[in-house]
Amino acid sequence: MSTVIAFEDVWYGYEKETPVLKGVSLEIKRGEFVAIIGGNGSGKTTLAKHCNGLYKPTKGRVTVNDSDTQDMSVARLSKTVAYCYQNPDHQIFHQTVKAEVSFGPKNMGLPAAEIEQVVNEALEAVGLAHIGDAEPYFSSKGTRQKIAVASILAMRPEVIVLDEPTTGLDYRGMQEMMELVRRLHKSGHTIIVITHDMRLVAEYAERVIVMHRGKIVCDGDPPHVFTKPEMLASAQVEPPAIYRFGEAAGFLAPIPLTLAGMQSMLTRRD
Ligand SMILES: Nc1ncnc2c1ncn2[C@@H]1O[C@H](COP(=O)(O)OP(=O)(O)OP(=O)(O)O)[C@@H](O)[C@H]1O
Repeated sequence: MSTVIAFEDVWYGYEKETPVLKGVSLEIKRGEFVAIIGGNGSGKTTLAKHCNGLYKPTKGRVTVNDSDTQDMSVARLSKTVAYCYQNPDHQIFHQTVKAEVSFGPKNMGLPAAEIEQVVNEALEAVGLAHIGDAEPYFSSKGTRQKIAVASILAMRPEVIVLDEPTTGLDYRGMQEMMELVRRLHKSGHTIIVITHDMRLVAEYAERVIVMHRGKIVCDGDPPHVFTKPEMLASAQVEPPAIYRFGEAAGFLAPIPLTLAGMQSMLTRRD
């Protein structure tokens, strides 16, 4: 798999003397589904905002498709890497859903017929084709979150960064959002999700990056990451229930969150 985003010894601080990212090196491969986890204030959002140039490193460099983000505008980078804010209301400011979703492609200077096409496709993808003329502010949080996702989809980015996409959603809204993200991944997008929801990480992510105090302290697939209780505790991360259950039951090997994994757990005698 080729690399789409690379961090090379990236340092970043909001204030000069207090770095928030401390030498982060990382490669995101095309087509990956990556979750970034870690305690509050560990630097997840700061790292994610480097992916599309919202922040530029104080030291080190970030490249997107081999181009240094330092030399590129956010507008240009957004065509490749879209960032979906934790609070959809930070992103929504038009009177109708269609106007909202059209904003990005209009800014990109697409012709009217193409705008119509990409907007319809994006609304279709998130299941909101029927509410194009509705006012976003009167929609539920889950729907506003989907409108925000549609808005970035309409720009046809390669990589989608979702900052806490399920926060504030009820169980159904959460499932719908993650199924949508899964569909986007299956359709070829590279996905980076920042979340505190470990069940979602265990269920959906292929790769998990654990942040602690501005550094990456673990990077691997969910079974690799979630069977390191000491590392997780020091990073203030509680593993998903299925891994805690496995540990309590004395399993040495990781138990993936699959029906087969659960069956083997329940039937195992030794
Ligand atoms: N705009 C800002 N100005 C100054 N400091 C900031 C700013 N944004 C974040 N910080 C600080 O940078 C550190 C990392 O914040 P960041 O939001 O990246 O962490 P996080 O892991 O995403 O946290 P959370 O899970 O709580 O969202 C924190 O100490 C935070 O207080």
